[in-house]
Amino acid sequence: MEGVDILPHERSKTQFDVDAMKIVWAGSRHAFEVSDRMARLVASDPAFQKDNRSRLGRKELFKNTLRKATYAWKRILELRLTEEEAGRLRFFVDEPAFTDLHWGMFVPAIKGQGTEEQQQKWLPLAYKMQIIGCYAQTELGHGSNVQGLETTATFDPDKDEFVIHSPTLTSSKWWPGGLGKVSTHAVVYARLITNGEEHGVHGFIVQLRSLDDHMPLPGITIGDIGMKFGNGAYNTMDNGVLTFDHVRIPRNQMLMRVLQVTSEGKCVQSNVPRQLIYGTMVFVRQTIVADASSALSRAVCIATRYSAVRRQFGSQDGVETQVIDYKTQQNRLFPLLASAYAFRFVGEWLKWLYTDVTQRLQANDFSTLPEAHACTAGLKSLTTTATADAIEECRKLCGGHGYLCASGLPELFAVYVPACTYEGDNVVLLLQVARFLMKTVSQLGSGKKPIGTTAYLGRVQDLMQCRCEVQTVGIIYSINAAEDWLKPSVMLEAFEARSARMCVARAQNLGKFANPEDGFAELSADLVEAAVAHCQLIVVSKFLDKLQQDIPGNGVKQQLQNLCYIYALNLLHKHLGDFLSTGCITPKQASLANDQLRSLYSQVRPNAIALVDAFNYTDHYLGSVLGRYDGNVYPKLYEEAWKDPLNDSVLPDGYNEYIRPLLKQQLHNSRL
Ligand SMILES: CC/C=C\C/C=C\C/C=C\C/C=C\C/C=C\CCCC(=O)SCCNC(=O)CCNC(=O)[C@H](O)C(C)(C)COP(=O)(O)OP(=O)(O)OC[C@H]1O[C@@H](n2cnc3c(N)ncnc32)[C@H](O)[C@@H]1OP(=O)(O)O
Ligand SMILES: Cc1cc2nc3c(=O)[nH]c(=O)nc-3n(C[C@H](O)[C@H](O)[C@H](O)COP(=O)(O)OP(=O)(O)OC[C@H]3O[C@@H](n4cnc5c(N)ncnc54)[C@H](O)[C@@H]3O)c2cc1C
Repeated sequence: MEGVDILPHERSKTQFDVDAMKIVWAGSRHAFEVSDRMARLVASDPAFQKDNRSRLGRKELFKNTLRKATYAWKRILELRLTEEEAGRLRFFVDEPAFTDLHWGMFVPAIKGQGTEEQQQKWLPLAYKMQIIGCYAQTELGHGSNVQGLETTATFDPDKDEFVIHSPTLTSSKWWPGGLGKVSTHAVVYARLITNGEEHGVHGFIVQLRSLDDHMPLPGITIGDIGMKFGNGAYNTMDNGVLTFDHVRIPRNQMLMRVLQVTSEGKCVQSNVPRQLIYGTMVFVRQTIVADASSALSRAVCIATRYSAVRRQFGSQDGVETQVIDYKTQQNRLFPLLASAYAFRFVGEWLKWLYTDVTQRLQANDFSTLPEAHACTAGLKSLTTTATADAIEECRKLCGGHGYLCASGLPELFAVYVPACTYEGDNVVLLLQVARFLMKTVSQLGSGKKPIGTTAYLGRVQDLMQCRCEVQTVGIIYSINAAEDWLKPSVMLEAFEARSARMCVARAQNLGKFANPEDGFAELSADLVEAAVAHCQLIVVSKFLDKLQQDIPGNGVKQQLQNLCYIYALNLLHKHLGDFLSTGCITPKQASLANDQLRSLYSQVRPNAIALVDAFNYTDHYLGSVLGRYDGNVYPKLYEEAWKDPLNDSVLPDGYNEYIRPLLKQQLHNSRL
């Protein structure tokens, strides 16, 4: 069978309604229609062509991004796109740009931390892009430790101004995207000092460049921090360095929703908790979780289509085997496909949680903020780590051709992998989750009932008294055959018991230390494992919740069920040590889980291509010869190779200089 015949043949085997699944994936019919329209708009416009990025030098690459980002803005205005449509359009343009930080962090920071008056002044300018902003928090010396930032904002009551200053080299702002060459303004995070007293880190709106000639304003030094990992990749972004030499800004440019500074320099705390200063990070972490499923599904789409097209080794009748039919390939690929769906649904739920906490904050209810922080931090960490690893696994699943830029995977990896670091290093974020869990466990004894994602800890209070013998867990009686693993309550109980037992065991170990902070530091590696177990439980439980909903479309729910159990059983297999050592399951039940997993792979196999088609990605967005919708891989790969600049001429530059003298010299030597 020719390459172009394989994928249609695969599609003919589908056992579910792909169009209905497209709507489930998008979240709603409306979201699907918007996304579909924007994807086609971008794919059909030559201005958004992106297949030459890996061949461009830094300056060309950056200018190209400026062109695309400003053209995208022009189209957004011309077509009068809604905020949702504009967001999707930028998503499909698929090129990191200063606009991400302007819309994704600068605007949300003003919205979340600015007073009504400040929002009225700054937001209209930002919405029209009459000013362009970035988020300048991280410094050369400190990123994770926000309280350790060194930039100062000292109030001068005589002039009613703050003086923003970089006292040391390590206080230079370092990393903010859009800062290096584009932004006219920034929300700068600095230590507030009034009347000689420190009041912690706060955000300040600072103008950086002239709106007339774009030159840095007096006292401000700015530049780009240099090339980053990968050729094209994130080098479209001008991550920048910024120092201040006693730069003055009016008092009303401190974002004052949390704390007000009066003209006398008095600090007045509002009823809003201090942590709201970190609110922009909570918002962005939530969007990063939703984005993880996009990046992961893209890599999985490429690897799945290519695995169906690629044949390796013969079978009895002489037709070589599609590599997707190897159980080892399925065991590596299908859990990633399942994770893409799992992250999609947990991302949807997290968006709901974020919206809920935002509404509560507006009504002065701050009770769910710690949980929102723990969930966004933990899920950001879990999903980005898994996605970065998965993109690399997809490259390997595509064999040698995966290493070619034409596969789209090297660039995707290079663009994606910093997500494990930005918006909070993934280990640092898991430690935040661990703190939250340890606090929750320590309060169990006092009768405080945990709610939301930690409610399960309340249900296993027995564990606090160490009454955690294997027999107390119902799973032990419920699983006697492989199919028993397909019961939602059993799966949930297994993940809850594992996480609860890990949390309680860590809490008990912490209790052995005289100083809890010393204990936390000493046990931090174990604590991170408990945090991972808790986050995995959230993902599994939200996927199971999704299955409880009414899901229209022939066979759609069945496919989602298969994927949900593949996600959960694969985790169980990978973390078997946790499940066995906490006594949640027996070795025999673990073996049954594996049998069930293999059976699910067989059920997914005929639907694999349709399950990635349901992502509805255009070839433009995928940017991969291996992942083409038509499966016409080999002719296109061959064609692509000839586009490389090295093939512009038969003899390479340097032939006369290096190759010819070398060969002549060898000829001369052999004659000797
Ligand atoms: C139309 C729309 C168009 C488009 C775009 C849309 C979206 C795109 C979005 C964005 C663009 C996307 C990608 C761009 C790419 C990159 C962007 C990257 C940007 C950045 O990286 S910005 C810098 C991010 N920096 C960090 O994340 C730093 C990490 N560190 C921290 O967060 C914290 O300091 C800490 C969590 C490690 C805390 O450290 P600490 O122990 O010192 O804590 P504190 O003493 O300060 O506070 C302790 C107390 O507070 C609680 N806490 C901490 N953080 C939070 C929070 N965020 N919210 C609520 N509560 C918080 C903590 O739990 C403690 O509580 P306790 O009760 O006292 O225990
Ligand atoms: C592509 C990119 C874009 C970015 N964009 C922006 C931006 O727009 N604006 C902005 O302000 N910042 C931005 N950043 C900065 C980013 O937010 C920080 O780099 C990030 O928060 C990590 O902080 P760090 O660099 O200080 O890492 P570090 O904290 O120095 O981490 C180094 C190592 O130390 C470990 N570590 C640190 N603290 C602890 C601890 N307490 N316990 C155990 N281990 C620990 C970490 O796990 C890591 O392994 C960007 C970064 C990147 C890579």
